Amino acid sequence: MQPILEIAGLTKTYKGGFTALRNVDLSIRKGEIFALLGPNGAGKTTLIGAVCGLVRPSSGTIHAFGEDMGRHWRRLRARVGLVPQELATDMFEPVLRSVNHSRGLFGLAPNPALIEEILRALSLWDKRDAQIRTLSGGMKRRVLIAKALAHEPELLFLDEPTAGVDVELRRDMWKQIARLRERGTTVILTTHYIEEAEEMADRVGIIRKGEILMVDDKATMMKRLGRVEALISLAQPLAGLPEFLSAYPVTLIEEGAVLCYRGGEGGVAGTAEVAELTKALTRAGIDYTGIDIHESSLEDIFVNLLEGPDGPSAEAAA
Ligand SMILES: Nc1ncnc2c1ncn2[C@@H]1O[C@H](COP(=O)(O)OP(=O)(O)OP(=O)(O)O)[C@@H](O)[C@H]1O
Repeated sequence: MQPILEIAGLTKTYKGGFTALRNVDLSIRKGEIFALLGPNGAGKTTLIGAVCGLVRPSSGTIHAFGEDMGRHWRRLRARVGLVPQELATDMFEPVLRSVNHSRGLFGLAPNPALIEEILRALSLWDKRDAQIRTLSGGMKRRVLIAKALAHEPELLFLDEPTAGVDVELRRDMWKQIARLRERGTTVILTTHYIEEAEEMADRVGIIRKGEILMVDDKATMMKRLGRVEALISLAQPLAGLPEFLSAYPVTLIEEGAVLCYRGGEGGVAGTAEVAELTKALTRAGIDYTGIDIHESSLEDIFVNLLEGPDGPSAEAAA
């Protein structure tokens, strides 16, 4: 099947000489949720900007819906939606007017029923007459989504949709995004959160310093990159690792006072293994006083991937 978006050889060098994207090739399938993962400054926003016309590429081509965006710009851009990180304008506008305006920008006839449906789905209908600046941060994000959906895009970009929002709203947003996919919208989201990619994405691309390091389906990527670290504080220090623990990826640290687990094929499997490990400890009569568990952040993963003593280098992984 023809990809809905095909980026080839895309490079962006900003005025002043900084190269934010280097020869990026990326192919997005119709109907998928694609997560672009990368640390701060990796080039995610620049990439989105290039597709949405906010950034002029230095070289390369972008085809959307099978046509060259450079040639059929206006027509193709109307089929693409963008949820930016922050709202730059419209702060004094009431929600409803602002969202209607977003639809009008693409030359579409007003569709009050559709706009009402979008606002209701995002729990914004009750706030439709409120000025945007009076809304909470989470509500403002919902307005950004409503504005991007107002012209019924087939391809939707979400730039860090859940950065800085609380867990509840994050889960809510994930549901909204899943609903969009059910309707056939293709979604490309950027994120720092591996958990977000894990929850949402069909495929994941990793970008670092303007280069795509790898693109893979989620399951494969999580298997390759996901790690859980658990620090289990022992009631009594151990002189050495007991035999029954040799099956687990654990080491003793802090003079035997802490059992450190690092492993898991993907975050979920790792968490389950830690649970199993604690049961094994209990069965062996080894008491512990606390567990500090966390899934590796993308940042950790990059450090491991690129600089870790035994991790593959970025080049080897690409
Ligand atoms: N207009 C600009 N002029 C010069 N450099 C820029 C410009 N916009 C972005 N950059 C630089 O390009 C690099 C990539 O920025 P970009 O915003 O695309 O990264 P990002 O992956 O979206 O990061 P974040 O997660 O922090 O939003 C950064 O080093 C940034 O400083």
